[in-house]
Amino acid sequence: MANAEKWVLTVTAQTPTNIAVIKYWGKGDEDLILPINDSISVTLDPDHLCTTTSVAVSPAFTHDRMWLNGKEVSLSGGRFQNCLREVRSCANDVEDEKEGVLKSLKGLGDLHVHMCPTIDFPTAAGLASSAAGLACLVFSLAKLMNVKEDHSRLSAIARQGSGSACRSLYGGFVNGSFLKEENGSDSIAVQLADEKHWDDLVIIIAVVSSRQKETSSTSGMRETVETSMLLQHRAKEVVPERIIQMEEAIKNRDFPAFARLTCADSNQFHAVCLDTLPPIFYMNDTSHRIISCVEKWNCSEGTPQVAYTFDAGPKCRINFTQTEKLLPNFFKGCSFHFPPNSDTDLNSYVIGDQTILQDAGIKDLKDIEALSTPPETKENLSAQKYRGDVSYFICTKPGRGPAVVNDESRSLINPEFGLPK
Ligand SMILES: Nc1ncnc2c1ncn2[C@@H]1O[C@H](COP(=O)(O)OP(=O)(O)OP(=O)(O)O)[C@@H](O)[C@H]1O
Ligand SMILES: C[C@@](O)(CCOP(=O)(O)OP(=O)(O)O)CC(=O)O
Repeated sequence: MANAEKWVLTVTAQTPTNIAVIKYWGKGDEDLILPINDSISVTLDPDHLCTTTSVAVSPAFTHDRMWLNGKEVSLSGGRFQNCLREVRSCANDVEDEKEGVLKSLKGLGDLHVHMCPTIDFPTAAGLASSAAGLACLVFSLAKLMNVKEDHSRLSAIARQGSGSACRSLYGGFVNGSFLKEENGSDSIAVQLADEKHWDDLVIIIAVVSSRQKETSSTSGMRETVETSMLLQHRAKEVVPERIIQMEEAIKNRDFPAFARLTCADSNQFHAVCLDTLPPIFYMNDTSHRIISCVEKWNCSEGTPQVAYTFDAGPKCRINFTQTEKLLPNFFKGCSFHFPPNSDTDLNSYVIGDQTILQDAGIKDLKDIEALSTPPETKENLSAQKYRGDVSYFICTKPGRGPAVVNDESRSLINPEFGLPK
């Protein structure tokens, strides 16, 4: 092979995950992944939770290959193929000034790609890894192939990998909009506000211990579409109005309205899961106890200070606005009811932004054991402790969208051979 044909071009990118505050649940078209209703999400700070993907293209590669977390996986799935085909169709040539070579990528001809996605957060947390993962794959491939189209086009491609992935193309607050045109060309994500818009919003993820095997979102929502009448009512009558109200709440940084809508939508999502035949149970006893704690807290404060939301599993995302400086007390309440097992150290009990520990005056595990009963529980809730039921908390905030990683030492692909390092 001539030297000019030996080149390997690589790109590494990082993409955040997101949490839906108005849920997407149900597809109108399974192949194109067209959601039956709009959804709204908050993108999480990639410094705390993100996926990193390195991709490479070279005339030397013989076929498309992917190594997920270092292990080679099959690319036969329609979702990966659809994303690859769509990104390829937007490819442009790359002029490498340093090497003086024109890397002919347009249409990609016989060129193949190698992809190395990794998830940078504990997979045991079961946090929408497909959302960040598929968005990162599409974003990094688009950068590799010198795609000129904007993020809205990339969001429509990522949606064909996973419905929730379209929202991870943007930072801040994002609407993942549903099908209006028959071919789904208008089913794209739109940024409502960037991450700086509401920078005192705190997000705490309670990773609930669970041994239960969960129904995947893909098969769960298919069964709901086939069997739940409540879902039709939700998609047609409830969500459109809620989307308008949620956009207004975000625009005005109106936390009580944001909290009311977030909790109501999470509850309705789990209600449609229960309305599915056979019913799907994503929450467990710990999830229900967290809801109870949040409701008691909000009731004792007189106005919603905390919002909860649960996706397709028992772990909880708690949203909190710091304006009232109530966060440390709320966190003390959480640690009182859900203290860690004795073999856990503080650094693995709270990850992400650990300043919450200092603010709550917690320096070591003894401080958690010494916490007194939270005032809002004294009246009518038992002061019972559920040790180990929350494995750990992740404390984070709204964050930015995808970004290219320029530091070559962080690439997951060997630049000479285009194989995983
Ligand atoms: N970083 C990634 N890059 C590429 N594909 C990924 C990545 N992470 C996950 N996936 C793909 O998404 C699939 C679903 O992953 P996982 O079950 O962890 O996602 P999830 O979003 O938590 O679940 P669900 O889709 O049920 O909500 C995996 O089987 C894998 O094919
Ligand atoms: C409950 C949810 O998290 C469902 C996410 O579903 P996925 O995007 O994982 O499903 P597929 O489109 O089949 O890949 C709600 C949401 O994120 O909007």
